[in-house]
Amino acid sequence: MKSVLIGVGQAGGKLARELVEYDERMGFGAVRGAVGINTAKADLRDLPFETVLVGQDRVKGQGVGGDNELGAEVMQADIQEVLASLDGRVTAGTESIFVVAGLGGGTGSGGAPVVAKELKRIYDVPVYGLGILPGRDEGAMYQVNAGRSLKTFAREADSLLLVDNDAFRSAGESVTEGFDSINREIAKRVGLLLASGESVEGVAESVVDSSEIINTLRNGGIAALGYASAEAAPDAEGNINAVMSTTRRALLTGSSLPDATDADAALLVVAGEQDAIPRKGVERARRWVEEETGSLQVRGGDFPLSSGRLATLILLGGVERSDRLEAFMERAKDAEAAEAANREERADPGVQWGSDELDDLL
Ligand SMILES: Nc1nc2c(ncn2[C@@H]2O[C@H](COP(=O)(O)OP(=O)(O)OP(=O)(O)O)[C@@H](O)[C@H]2O)c(=O)[nH]1
Repeated sequence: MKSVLIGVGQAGGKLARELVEYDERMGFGAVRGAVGINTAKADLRDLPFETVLVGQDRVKGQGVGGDNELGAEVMQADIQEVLASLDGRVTAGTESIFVVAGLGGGTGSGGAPVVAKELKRIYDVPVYGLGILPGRDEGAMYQVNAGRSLKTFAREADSLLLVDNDAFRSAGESVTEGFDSINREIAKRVGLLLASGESVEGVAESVVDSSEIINTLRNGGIAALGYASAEAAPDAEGNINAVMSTTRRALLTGSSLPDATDADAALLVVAGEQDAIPRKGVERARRWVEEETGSLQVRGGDFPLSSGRLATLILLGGVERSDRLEAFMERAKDAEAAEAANREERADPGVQWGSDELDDLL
Protein backbone atom coordinates (compact mmCIF):
# COMPACT_ATOMS: atom_id res chain seq x y z
CA MET A 1 0.00 0.00 0.00
CA LYS A 2 1.83 3.07 -1.26
CA SER A 3 1.75 5.50 1.61
CA VAL A 4 2.92 8.95 2.60
CA LEU A 5 3.86 9.57 6.24
CA ILE A 6 3.45 12.72 8.26
CA GLY A 7 5.33 12.62 11.54
CA VAL A 8 3.95 15.17 14.02
CA GLY A 9 5.93 16.07 17.18
CA GLN A 10 9.10 14.42 18.42
CA ALA A 11 7.89 10.83 18.66
CA GLY A 12 5.98 11.16 15.37
CA GLY A 13 9.09 12.38 13.54
CA LYS A 14 11.31 9.64 15.01
CA LEU A 15 8.85 6.89 14.20
CA ALA A 16 8.31 8.19 10.66
CA ARG A 17 12.11 8.17 10.18
CA GLU A 18 12.31 4.59 11.46
CA LEU A 19 9.59 3.57 9.01
CA VAL A 20 11.30 5.28 6.07
CA GLU A 21 14.60 3.59 6.94
CA TYR A 22 13.01 0.15 7.38
CA ASP A 23 11.21 0.39 4.04
CA GLU A 24 14.45 1.43 2.31
CA ARG A 25 16.54 -1.26 4.00
CA MET A 26 14.08 -3.95 2.95
CA GLY A 27 13.76 -2.50 -0.56
CA PHE A 28 9.96 -2.50 -0.37
CA GLY A 29 9.21 0.92 -1.83
CA ALA A 30 5.84 1.16 -0.06
CA VAL A 31 6.71 4.39 1.77
CA ARG A 32 6.46 7.03 -0.94
CA GLY A 33 7.44 10.08 1.03
CA ALA A 34 7.50 11.61 4.47
CA VAL A 35 7.24 15.01 6.11
CA GLY A 36 8.09 15.98 9.69
CA ILE A 37 6.14 18.68 11.51
CA ASN A 38 7.01 20.15 14.89
CA THR A 39 6.90 23.23 17.09
CA ALA A 40 10.41 22.44 18.39
CA LYS A 41 13.15 23.31 15.92
CA ALA A 42 15.74 21.01 17.52
CA ASP A 43 13.58 17.92 17.01
CA LEU A 44 13.40 18.49 13.26
CA ARG A 45 17.14 18.66 12.76
CA ASP A 46 17.83 14.93 12.40
CA LEU A 47 14.96 14.05 10.12
CA PRO A 48 16.08 12.99 6.64
CA PHE A 49 13.02 14.42 4.87
CA GLU A 50 11.24 17.76 4.44
CA THR A 51 10.23 19.41 7.69
CA VAL A 52 7.85 22.19 8.65
CA LEU A 53 8.25 24.26 11.82
CA VAL A 54 4.83 25.44 13.00
CA GLY A 55 3.81 27.95 15.69
CA GLN A 56 6.99 30.04 15.41
CA ASP A 57 5.13 33.25 16.26
CA ARG A 58 3.78 31.71 19.49
CA VAL A 59 6.54 29.43 20.81
CA LYS A 60 9.67 30.59 18.91
CA GLY A 61 10.74 27.09 17.91
CA GLN A 62 10.84 25.86 21.52
CA GLY A 63 7.96 23.33 21.52
CA VAL A 64 4.64 23.61 23.34
CA GLY A 65 5.82 21.90 26.55
CA GLY A 66 3.08 19.31 26.71
CA ASP A 67 0.21 21.78 26.15
CA ASN A 68 -1.86 19.93 23.58
CA GLU A 69 -4.50 22.65 23.28
CA LEU A 70 -1.72 24.99 22.18
CA GLY A 71 -0.43 22.21 19.92
CA ALA A 72 -3.82 22.02 18.20
CA GLU A 73 -4.12 25.82 17.92
CA VAL A 74 -0.77 26.42 16.30
CA MET A 75 -1.28 23.51 13.90
CA GLN A 76 -4.60 24.97 12.79
CA ALA A 77 -3.05 28.42 12.37
CA ASP A 78 -0.21 27.10 10.17
CA ILE A 79 -2.11 24.35 8.38
CA GLN A 80 -1.59 25.88 4.92
CA GLU A 81 2.16 25.45 5.22
CA VAL A 82 1.70 21.85 6.34
CA LEU A 83 -0.58 21.07 3.41
CA ALA A 84 1.77 22.79 0.97
CA SER A 85 4.58 20.44 2.05
CA LEU A 86 2.52 17.55 0.69
CA ASP A 87 2.15 19.01 -2.79
CA GLY A 88 3.80 16.65 -5.23
CA ARG A 89 4.23 14.00 -2.51
CA VAL A 90 0.66 12.79 -2.38
CA THR A 91 0.20 11.73 -6.01
CA ALA A 92 -2.28 9.70 -8.04
CA GLY A 93 -0.43 6.54 -6.97
CA THR A 94 -0.75 7.23 -3.23
CA GLU A 95 -3.07 4.74 -1.55
CA SER A 96 -3.07 6.04 2.01
CA ILE A 97 -1.66 8.74 4.27
CA PHE A 98 -0.47 7.99 7.81
CA VAL A 99 -0.36 10.72 10.45
CA VAL A 100 2.14 9.51 13.06
CA ALA A 101 2.33 10.94 16.61
CA GLY A 102 2.95 10.28 20.29
CA LEU A 103 -0.33 11.06 22.06
CA GLY A 104 1.15 12.02 25.45
CA GLY A 105 2.99 15.25 24.54
CA GLY A 106 1.71 18.55 23.20
CA THR A 107 2.55 18.97 19.53
CA GLY A 108 1.72 15.48 18.28
CA SER A 109 -1.18 14.97 20.66
CA GLY A 110 -2.89 18.24 19.77
CA GLY A 111 -1.65 18.65 16.22
CA ALA A 112 -2.16 15.18 14.72
CA PRO A 113 -6.00 15.23 14.89
CA VAL A 114 -5.99 18.66 13.22
CA VAL A 115 -3.74 17.40 10.42
CA ALA A 116 -5.92 14.30 9.92
CA LYS A 117 -9.08 16.40 9.72
CA GLU A 118 -7.62 18.77 7.14
CA LEU A 119 -6.16 15.96 5.02
CA LYS A 120 -9.52 14.21 4.89
CA ARG A 121 -11.11 17.36 3.50
CA ILE A 122 -8.62 17.44 0.65
CA TYR A 123 -7.67 13.89 -0.31
CA ASP A 124 -9.79 10.92 -1.33
CA VAL A 125 -7.40 8.27 -0.02
CA PRO A 126 -7.82 6.96 3.53
CA VAL A 127 -6.09 9.01 6.21
CA TYR A 128 -4.94 6.73 9.05
CA GLY A 129 -3.50 7.67 12.41
CA LEU A 130 -0.56 5.85 13.98
CA GLY A 131 -0.68 6.90 17.62
CA ILE A 132 1.56 6.02 20.57
CA LEU A 133 -0.05 5.63 23.99
CA PRO A 134 2.10 6.62 26.97
CA GLY A 135 3.33 3.79 29.19
CA ARG A 136 1.86 3.26 32.66
CA ASP A 137 4.87 4.84 34.37
CA GLU A 138 4.71 8.08 32.44
CA GLY A 139 3.34 11.07 34.37
CA ALA A 140 -0.27 12.23 34.75
CA MET A 141 0.09 14.95 32.10
CA TYR A 142 0.92 12.32 29.46
CA GLN A 143 -2.09 10.21 30.41
CA VAL A 144 -4.47 13.17 30.35
CA ASN A 145 -3.13 14.42 27.02
CA ALA A 146 -3.39 10.99 25.45
CA GLY A 147 -6.92 10.40 26.75
CA ARG A 148 -8.11 13.66 25.19
CA SER A 149 -6.22 13.23 21.94
CA LEU A 150 -7.21 9.60 21.47
CA LYS A 151 -10.92 10.27 21.08
CA THR A 152 -10.45 13.21 18.74
CA PHE A 153 -7.80 11.52 16.64
CA ALA A 154 -9.91 8.34 16.30
CA ARG A 155 -12.86 10.45 15.18
CA GLU A 156 -10.92 12.52 12.64
CA ALA A 157 -8.83 9.72 11.09
CA ASP A 158 -10.30 6.86 9.06
CA SER A 159 -8.85 4.51 11.65
CA LEU A 160 -6.32 4.95 14.45
CA LEU A 161 -3.68 2.25 14.76
CA LEU A 162 -2.53 2.29 18.36
CA VAL A 163 0.78 1.33 19.87
CA ASP A 164 1.06 1.01 23.64
CA ASN A 165 4.49 2.08 24.89
CA ASP A 166 4.26 -0.74 27.44
CA ALA A 167 3.79 -3.34 24.72
CA PHE A 168 7.35 -4.02 23.62
CA ARG A 169 9.19 -3.18 26.80
CA SER A 170 11.80 -5.61 28.06
CA ALA A 171 11.95 -6.36 31.77
CA GLY A 172 13.91 -3.76 33.71
CA GLU A 173 14.03 -1.30 30.83
CA SER A 174 12.53 2.16 31.38
CA VAL A 175 10.17 3.55 28.76
CA THR A 176 12.76 6.11 27.67
CA GLU A 177 15.53 3.52 27.33
CA GLY A 178 13.19 1.40 25.31
CA PHE A 179 12.08 4.03 22.74
CA ASP A 180 14.48 2.95 20.03
CA SER A 181 13.60 -0.71 20.33
CA ILE A 182 9.87 0.11 20.48
CA ASN A 183 10.22 2.23 17.35
CA ARG A 184 11.99 -0.61 15.56
CA GLU A 185 9.26 -3.08 16.53
CA ILE A 186 6.55 -0.73 15.28
CA ALA A 187 8.42 0.07 12.07
CA LYS A 188 8.77 -3.64 11.31
CA ARG A 189 5.05 -4.30 11.82
CA VAL A 190 3.75 -1.28 9.95
CA GLY A 191 6.45 -1.55 7.28
CA LEU A 192 5.56 -5.17 6.56
CA LEU A 193 1.85 -4.38 6.51
CA LEU A 194 2.32 -1.60 3.95
CA ALA A 195 4.64 -3.74 1.83
CA SER A 196 2.27 -6.72 2.00
CA GLY A 197 -0.41 -4.60 0.39
CA GLU A 198 1.74 -3.80 -2.62
CA SER A 199 0.14 -5.46 -5.59
CA VAL A 200 2.61 -7.87 -7.15
CA GLU A 201 1.70 -8.83 -10.67
CA GLY A 202 1.58 -12.38 -11.95
CA VAL A 203 1.44 -14.12 -8.58
CA ALA A 204 -1.19 -16.29 -6.98
CA GLU A 205 -4.65 -15.06 -6.08
CA SER A 206 -3.98 -15.68 -2.41
CA VAL A 207 -1.60 -12.69 -2.28
CA VAL A 208 -2.91 -9.87 -0.10
CA ASP A 209 -3.54 -6.43 -1.61
CA SER A 210 -4.19 -2.90 -0.38
CA SER A 211 -7.96 -3.16 -0.63
CA GLU A 212 -7.91 -5.86 2.06
CA ILE A 213 -6.11 -3.55 4.45
CA ILE A 214 -8.54 -0.74 3.64
CA ASN A 215 -11.57 -3.02 4.08
CA THR A 216 -10.31 -4.32 7.40
CA LEU A 217 -10.08 -0.74 8.66
CA ARG A 218 -13.26 0.42 6.94
CA ASN A 219 -15.41 0.74 10.06
CA GLY A 220 -12.97 3.14 11.66
CA GLY A 221 -12.26 3.30 15.38
CA ILE A 222 -9.14 1.84 16.90
CA ALA A 223 -6.87 -0.72 15.22
CA ALA A 224 -3.99 -2.89 16.48
CA LEU A 225 -1.25 -4.81 14.72
CA GLY A 226 0.38 -8.04 15.89
CA TYR A 227 3.46 -9.86 14.60
CA ALA A 228 5.47 -13.02 15.25
CA SER A 229 7.96 -15.04 13.22
CA ALA A 230 9.61 -18.46 13.29
CA GLU A 231 12.19 -20.54 11.42
CA ALA A 232 10.54 -22.02 8.31
CA ALA A 233 10.78 -25.53 6.89
CA PRO A 234 11.45 -25.63 3.12
CA ASP A 235 8.11 -27.26 2.28
CA ALA A 236 4.56 -26.12 3.03
CA GLU A 237 3.56 -29.35 4.81
CA GLY A 238 6.33 -28.79 7.36
CA ASN A 239 5.03 -25.31 8.19
CA ILE A 240 1.45 -25.99 9.27
CA ASN A 241 2.31 -25.82 12.96
CA ALA A 242 4.58 -22.79 12.45
CA VAL A 243 1.69 -20.82 10.93
CA MET A 244 -0.57 -21.73 13.84
CA SER A 245 2.00 -20.89 16.50
CA THR A 246 3.08 -17.58 14.94
CA THR A 247 -0.60 -16.63 14.56
CA ARG A 248 -1.24 -17.30 18.25
CA ARG A 249 1.84 -15.37 19.31
CA ALA A 250 1.11 -12.46 16.95
CA LEU A 251 -2.31 -11.97 18.50
CA LEU A 252 -1.70 -12.91 22.12
CA THR A 253 1.79 -11.62 22.85
CA GLY A 254 3.04 -9.69 19.83
CA SER A 255 0.34 -7.05 19.47
CA SER A 256 0.89 -3.30 19.41
CA LEU A 257 -2.04 -3.10 21.86
CA PRO A 258 -1.78 -6.08 24.20
CA ASP A 259 -4.99 -7.84 25.26
CA ALA A 260 -7.03 -6.14 22.57
CA THR A 261 -8.41 -9.24 20.92
CA ASP A 262 -12.11 -8.50 20.46
CA ALA A 263 -12.35 -6.99 17.00
CA ASP A 264 -14.86 -6.07 14.31
CA ALA A 265 -12.59 -7.25 11.50
CA ALA A 266 -9.17 -8.80 11.02
CA LEU A 267 -6.60 -9.44 8.34
CA LEU A 268 -4.18 -12.33 8.66
CA VAL A 269 -1.07 -12.03 6.49
CA VAL A 270 1.44 -14.88 6.28
CA ALA A 271 4.82 -13.81 4.92
CA GLY A 272 7.48 -16.16 3.60
CA GLU A 273 8.54 -18.15 0.54
CA GLN A 274 5.33 -18.65 -1.40
CA ASP A 275 5.89 -22.42 -1.85
CA ALA A 276 6.48 -22.81 1.87
CA ILE A 277 3.16 -21.23 2.93
CA PRO A 278 0.72 -24.06 3.77
CA ARG A 279 -2.85 -23.42 2.58
CA LYS A 280 -4.18 -25.80 5.21
CA GLY A 281 -2.26 -24.02 7.97
CA VAL A 282 -3.43 -20.58 6.84
CA GLU A 283 -7.07 -21.72 6.74
CA ARG A 284 -6.79 -23.24 10.21
CA ALA A 285 -5.15 -20.08 11.56
CA ARG A 286 -7.86 -17.93 9.98
CA ARG A 287 -10.57 -19.94 11.75
CA TRP A 288 -8.70 -19.61 15.04
CA VAL A 289 -8.53 -15.81 14.56
CA GLU A 290 -12.29 -15.79 13.94
CA GLU A 291 -12.92 -17.56 17.22
CA GLU A 292 -10.46 -15.48 19.20
CA THR A 293 -11.61 -12.07 17.90
CA GLY A 294 -15.31 -12.91 17.69
CA SER A 295 -15.28 -11.44 14.18
CA LEU A 296 -16.80 -13.05 11.12
CA GLN A 297 -14.84 -10.72 8.88
CA VAL A 298 -11.40 -12.30 8.96
CA ARG A 299 -9.57 -11.83 5.69
CA GLY A 300 -6.40 -13.67 4.83
CA GLY A 301 -3.58 -13.40 2.33
CA ASP A 302 0.02 -14.28 1.58
CA PHE A 303 2.97 -11.94 1.36
CA PRO A 304 5.61 -13.68 -0.78
CA LEU A 305 9.06 -12.83 0.52
CA SER A 306 12.36 -14.51 -0.04
CA SER A 307 13.28 -15.51 3.49
CA GLY A 308 14.21 -18.54 5.55
CA ARG A 309 11.59 -17.48 8.09
CA LEU A 310 7.85 -17.42 8.22
CA ALA A 311 6.04 -14.46 9.76
CA THR A 312 2.45 -13.72 10.64
CA LEU A 313 0.95 -10.26 10.81
CA ILE A 314 -2.53 -9.68 12.23
CA LEU A 315 -4.27 -6.40 11.66
CA LEU A 316 -7.34 -5.89 13.86
CA GLY A 317 -9.95 -3.24 13.14
CA GLY A 318 -12.50 -1.98 15.70
CA VAL A 319 -10.82 -2.99 18.98
CA GLU A 320 -12.13 -0.07 21.04
CA ARG A 321 -14.10 -2.29 23.40
CA SER A 322 -10.94 -4.05 24.63
CA ASP A 323 -10.01 -4.26 28.32
CA ARG A 324 -6.67 -2.65 27.60
CA LEU A 325 -8.24 0.48 26.19
CA GLU A 326 -10.80 0.69 28.94
CA ALA A 327 -7.99 0.43 31.50
CA PHE A 328 -6.14 3.22 29.71
CA MET A 329 -9.20 5.49 29.59
CA GLU A 330 -9.71 4.92 33.33
CA ARG A 331 -6.07 5.87 33.91
CA ALA A 332 -6.52 9.02 31.85
CA LYS A 333 -9.73 9.96 33.66
CA ASP A 334 -8.16 9.40 37.09
CA ALA A 335 -5.18 11.52 36.10
CA GLU A 336 -7.49 14.26 34.85
CA ALA A 337 -9.49 14.21 38.11
CA ALA A 338 -6.26 14.36 40.14
CA GLU A 339 -5.02 17.31 38.07
CA ALA A 340 -8.33 19.15 38.53
CA ALA A 341 -8.13 18.57 42.29
CA ASN A 342 -4.57 19.90 42.32
CA ARG A 343 -5.63 23.01 40.46
CA GLU A 344 -8.40 23.57 43.00
CA GLU A 345 -5.96 23.15 45.86
CA ARG A 346 -3.55 25.63 44.34
CA ALA A 347 -6.39 28.10 43.84
CA ASP A 348 -7.58 27.68 47.43
CA PRO A 349 -4.79 26.69 49.86
CA GLY A 350 -7.45 26.29 52.57
CA VAL A 351 -8.58 23.09 50.84
CA GLN A 352 -5.35 21.41 51.94
CA TRP A 353 -6.12 22.09 55.57
CA GLY A 354 -9.62 20.76 55.23
CA SER A 355 -8.52 17.60 53.40
CA ASP A 356 -8.35 14.41 55.45
CA GLU A 357 -6.16 12.65 52.86
CA LEU A 358 -3.11 13.44 55.03
CA ASP A 359 -3.38 11.85 58.45
CA ASP A 360 -2.65 13.92 61.54
CA LEU A 361 0.68 13.10 63.11
CA LEU A 362 -0.62 12.93 66.68
N1 LIG B 1 7.48 4.85 21.15
C1 LIG B 1 8.02 6.07 21.34
N2 LIG B 1 7.41 6.95 22.14
C2 LIG B 1 7.98 8.15 22.29
C3 LIG B 1 9.19 8.52 21.65
N3 LIG B 1 9.50 9.80 22.01
C4 LIG B 1 8.52 10.22 22.83
N4 LIG B 1 7.59 9.23 23.01
C5 LIG B 1 6.34 9.30 23.79
O1 LIG B 1 5.57 10.36 23.23
C6 LIG B 1 5.00 11.15 24.25
C7 LIG B 1 5.56 12.55 24.20
O2 LIG B 1 5.40 13.03 22.94
P1 LIG B 1 6.54 13.83 22.16
O3 LIG B 1 6.42 13.41 20.75
O4 LIG B 1 7.85 13.72 22.84
O5 LIG B 1 6.00 15.32 22.35
P2 LIG B 1 5.64 16.39 21.23
O6 LIG B 1 4.48 15.91 20.47
O7 LIG B 1 6.88 16.69 20.46
O8 LIG B 1 5.14 17.64 22.07
P3 LIG B 1 5.93 18.75 22.93
O9 LIG B 1 7.27 18.17 23.30
O10 LIG B 1 5.03 18.94 24.11
O11 LIG B 1 6.01 19.94 22.06
C8 LIG B 1 5.30 10.47 25.54
O12 LIG B 1 4.21 9.63 25.89
C9 LIG B 1 6.54 9.64 25.23
O13 LIG B 1 6.61 8.50 26.00
C10 LIG B 1 9.81 7.56 20.80
O14 LIG B 1 10.85 7.77 20.18
N5 LIG B 1 9.17 6.35 20.69
